Amino acid sequence: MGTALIYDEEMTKYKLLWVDPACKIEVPERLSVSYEALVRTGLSDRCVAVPPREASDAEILLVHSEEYLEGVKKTPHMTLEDLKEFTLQYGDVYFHPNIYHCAKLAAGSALQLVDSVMTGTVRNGMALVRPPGHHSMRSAASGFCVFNNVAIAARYAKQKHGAKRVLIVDWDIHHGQGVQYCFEDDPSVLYFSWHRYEHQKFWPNLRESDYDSVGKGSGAGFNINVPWNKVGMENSDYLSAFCHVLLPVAYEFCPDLVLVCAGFDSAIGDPEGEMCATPDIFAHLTHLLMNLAGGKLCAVLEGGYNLTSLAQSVCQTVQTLLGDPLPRLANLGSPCESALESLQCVRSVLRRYWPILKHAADPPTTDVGSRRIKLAKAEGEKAETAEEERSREEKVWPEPAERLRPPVCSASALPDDAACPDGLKRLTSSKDLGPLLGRRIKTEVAGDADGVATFLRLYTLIEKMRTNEIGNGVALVPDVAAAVKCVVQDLGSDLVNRVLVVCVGKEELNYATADGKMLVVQISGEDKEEQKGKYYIPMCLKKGCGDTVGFIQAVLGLLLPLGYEYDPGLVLLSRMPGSGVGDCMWQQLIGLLKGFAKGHTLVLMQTNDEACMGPTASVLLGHPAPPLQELLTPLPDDGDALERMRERLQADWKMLQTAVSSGN
Ligand SMILES: NCCCNCCCCCC(O)(O)C(F)(F)F
Ligand SMILES: [Zn+2]
Repeated sequence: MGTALIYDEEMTKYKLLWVDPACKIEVPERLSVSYEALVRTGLSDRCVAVPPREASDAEILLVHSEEYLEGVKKTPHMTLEDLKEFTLQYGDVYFHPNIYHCAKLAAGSALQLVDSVMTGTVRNGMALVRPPGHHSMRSAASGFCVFNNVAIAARYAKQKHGAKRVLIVDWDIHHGQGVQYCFEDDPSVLYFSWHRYEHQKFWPNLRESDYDSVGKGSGAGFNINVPWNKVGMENSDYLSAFCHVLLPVAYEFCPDLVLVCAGFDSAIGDPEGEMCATPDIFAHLTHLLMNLAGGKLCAVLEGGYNLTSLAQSVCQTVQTLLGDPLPRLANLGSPCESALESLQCVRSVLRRYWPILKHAADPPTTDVGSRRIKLAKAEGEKAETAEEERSREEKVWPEPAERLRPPVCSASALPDDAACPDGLKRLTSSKDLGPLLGRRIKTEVAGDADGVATFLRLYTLIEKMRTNEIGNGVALVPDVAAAVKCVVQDLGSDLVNRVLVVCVGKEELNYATADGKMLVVQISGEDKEEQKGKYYIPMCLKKGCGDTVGFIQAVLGLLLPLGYEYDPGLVLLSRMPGSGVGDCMWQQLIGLLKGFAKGHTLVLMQTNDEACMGPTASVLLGHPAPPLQELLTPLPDDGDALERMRERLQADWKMLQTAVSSGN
C-alpha cells in the first residue's frame, strides 16, 4: 500500500495584509517550498496524490462552536479594516479574505488523509496545509491557526471510522493548547506534545503547558506535555523523549490510528524554535511511530519557518513514510541536563497512570515549578528587535545524506530444501567472496561441506548488505549460536565496523567484545545479572521472552537508546530456539531495529524455526508489524530489574538516562 500526499496551491493564496511582527513569518512560501522540494526530489511522484476537499460545517463543528464558525464565515466579505478589527479579538493570528476557504481546505485535507488511511486505500500519508491548526480552540483562532485540523481529524476518525483510540503526536515546537483543551478529559485520544517553554517564558506562555497537565477526569494520564526549558535541544534530547516517555505509553495505549501535528519549527535553523535537531531526526521520529497502529499514520503540517530546514524535514518525513531506508544519525550526544529534568518530571507524573512507567524515578528535588512563576512575571517574552533578529547567528547544518533504496530489498540464505517466502530474493553463495573466506570458514567452523555452504551464503548476504546491493535478509542455519559466534568473530575483525548483535533467547554467548567493534545485547529469561563489560549486555526478563510487556519495556527503554548511541553499521538479530518470544513482539522488534544501520538487518534463525519465516519476511519486506495486543500490566519485578539495569548501564551509555544525575 502506498503513501498519500495531499496538497493544493490554493492554500498558498492568502497572506498577511498589514504590519504585524508576530505574524510575518507565516508566509505562503512555507507551503510552496515544501511541495517543490518533494517534486524536485522525485518523492511526490512516488506518492498517491489525494485531492483536498473543503471540510463541511458539520465537520468543523466537531470541534468548534457555531458562533465561532459564523464569525469566520463573515471574513471573506470583510474590508481590510474589518479584517483587522476581527483579528484583534485573537492572539498572534491574522485573517484574509481567502483564509476561510483555505482553512476549510486544510481541515478537509486532514479528513481526506484519515479516509484514505482508515479505508486502507493507502498505508499512511502527509497533508501539506496552511493555515495550521493545533492552537485554534473551540471559539477562538490563535497562533496562525483558524480550524484545528488534527483535532477535527481525530473526532472524525472516531465518529466515521470507529477508531477507538487515537494517538496525536505533536512534534511542532509550540504547545498545541487547542488540541489539549479539546481532548483533556477524553481517554480515547492521547495527546503528546513537546514544546519550547522556558518556564512559561515562551509563547503561548501558559501555565497549563507544563508537564503537570496530565488531563482531567477520565482523561487523566492521556495528556503528555514535555516542556523544553532551554533552547538548543538536539537529536539526542528528542530521541530520549520518544524512547523514555512517548513510546512506552503509546505501546500501552495501543492506538488504532496515529495523527501527527507535524510542525518543523522544532528543527535547526528555525527562528521560533531555536533548537538544534537536524532534519533527518524526523525520519526517525516518523519511523518510530510507524510500528504503531499497524502503520496507520497521518502527518498534517503545522509550523516551520526556516524554508530550508522545513523543506528538508518534510522530505525526510515523506521518504520514511514511503519506506526508504533511514539515515544513520551521526554522533548522538547525551541528553542535556535540562531535558533530563523535563523527562524526569513528566515520567514522575505519568507513572501513576501508566504501569509501563511505574518504576520511573521521583521528581527532581529542585522545585522546577518555582522557576516557572518568577520568570513569567519578571521577563515575559521581549519582542525581538530587528537587529537582534539579524544578529542571531545563522545556523548551518549538513545536507541530509542520500537514502538509497538498494536494488534488492530483502534476501534469504536458506538450505536448499527450505522454502523461500515470496518477495525474498533467494541467495546462493557467490563465488566472488574469494577462496580466503572459504578457507577461513573451513578452519574455524570445521563444519562439513554444507556447514561451509551455510556460512558462505551468510557471508554473501552480509557482503551484499555492506555494498548496499541488498537491504536486509534472513538466514536459516542449523545452529544459530554457532553462526552468531562465527559471523561475529569474523565480522568483528574487518567486514563491518560496529555490529549490533541482538540475541533473543538463552544461549551461552561469551564473546570478547571489549573493543567496541560489536555490541551484544541478549534478551532472555536467564538471570545473568552480572554484566560482562560495556559491550555485552544481558537483559533478563523474569517471566522469559514470552512476557510481552517486559520485552517491550526492555526494547524501548534500553535496546533502542543503546542502538542509537552505538550507531551500528549492521544489525544481527538472532532468534534462539525455544526463546518463547511471541510473533507480534518479534515483528515489532524487527520493525524497530530496521531504523538502524540504514536498514541493514540480518535475521538469523534455526532451520527448524521455519514457521517464523513468514512473519519475519513480511516485516523485512516493509509491511507494517501488526500492533501488539493491549499490553497487560507489567510484572513489578521486571520493571524494577530493568530500572536497576538502566541505573548500572547509564554511566557507560548516556542515552539510557531518564533523570538528572543523582544528587541534583
Ligand atoms: N516571534 C513571533 C512570535 C509568534 N508567536 C506565535 C507563534 C505561533 C506558532 C504557530 C505554530 O508554529 O505552532 C503553528 F504550527 F501553529 F503554525
Ligand atoms: Zn509551531
